[in-house]
Amino acid sequence: MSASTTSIPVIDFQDFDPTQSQKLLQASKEWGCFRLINHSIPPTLMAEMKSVVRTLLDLPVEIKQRNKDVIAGSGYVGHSKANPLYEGLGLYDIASIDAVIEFCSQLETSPSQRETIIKYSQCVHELAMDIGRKLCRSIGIRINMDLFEGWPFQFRINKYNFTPESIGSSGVQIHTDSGFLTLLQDDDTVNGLEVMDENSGEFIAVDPLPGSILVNFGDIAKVWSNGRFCNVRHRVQCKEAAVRVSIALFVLGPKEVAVEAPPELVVDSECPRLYVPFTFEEYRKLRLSTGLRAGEALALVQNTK
Ligand SMILES: O=C(O)CCC(=O)C(=O)O
Ligand SMILES: [Fe+2]
Repeated sequence: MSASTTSIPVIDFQDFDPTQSQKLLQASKEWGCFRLINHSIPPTLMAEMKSVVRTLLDLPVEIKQRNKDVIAGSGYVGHSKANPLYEGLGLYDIASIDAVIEFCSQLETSPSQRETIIKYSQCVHELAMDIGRKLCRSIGIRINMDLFEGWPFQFRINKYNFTPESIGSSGVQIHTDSGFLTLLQDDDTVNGLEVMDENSGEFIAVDPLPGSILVNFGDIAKVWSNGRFCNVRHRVQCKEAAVRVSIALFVLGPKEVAVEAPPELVVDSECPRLYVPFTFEEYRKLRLSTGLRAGEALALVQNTK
């Protein structure tokens, strides 16, 4: 199939029946990404949030710089040599209301902007938890708490200053996300995101679908699923001269305990444990220190026994 006719799977959360559950599993394995439609974030809230985010990204740089890092790269990221078109603001953990309020004070938001940010962060957090529950149910794992309970939920708002001169150049280089999964509210009209089809090795354009949420699996999902889920490689390319804005929530990994596939996903003879247990913090630092950003760092935590 040619790149132009291939598109990523679409999962409907309104009628999440066994057929959708199978589709979810298949998309997680084959693509490591899918679009969610009829999810629980109200369209009006998505639109309000997009408008708030645009205003924040347009603030003077002196104010944006008050958005400090909690972990490397979690706060303001300005234009750089490596990514001259990109700029972003962020927050390490939206699961903490205090951290969300601190983010709002750093950027001097109005009370109504703050209300939108708080509401959006609660809704997107709940949606992520629901995806975790549905994934567990679909793959046949029974746990007595939410899969992502207590994990940090990193939040990032991205702006790409695409101009006529930058068409054809890179907005964000090829990478995988380091955590378990990412929920992305991408731009409603400006395209640029591409994901790799692991079968053909080709990049596939992910065209905007207003109102939907894009879900990407990262390296931790591959480890937790004992190699079943695909950690999708993706990038952002400048394809048109317009500002592109996206809102990302990264569900990272457990805070203190090691990331390990549950016993149901490890079958000694057919599917032995592929990775040694490690904490997300260790893995994050490994990616940073090696500069291996497209999933290659997983080779360094493989179980060789
Ligand atoms: O802006 C986008 O569409 C994707 C950004 C991305 O891949 C990331 O922040 O990890
Ligand atoms: Fe990404």
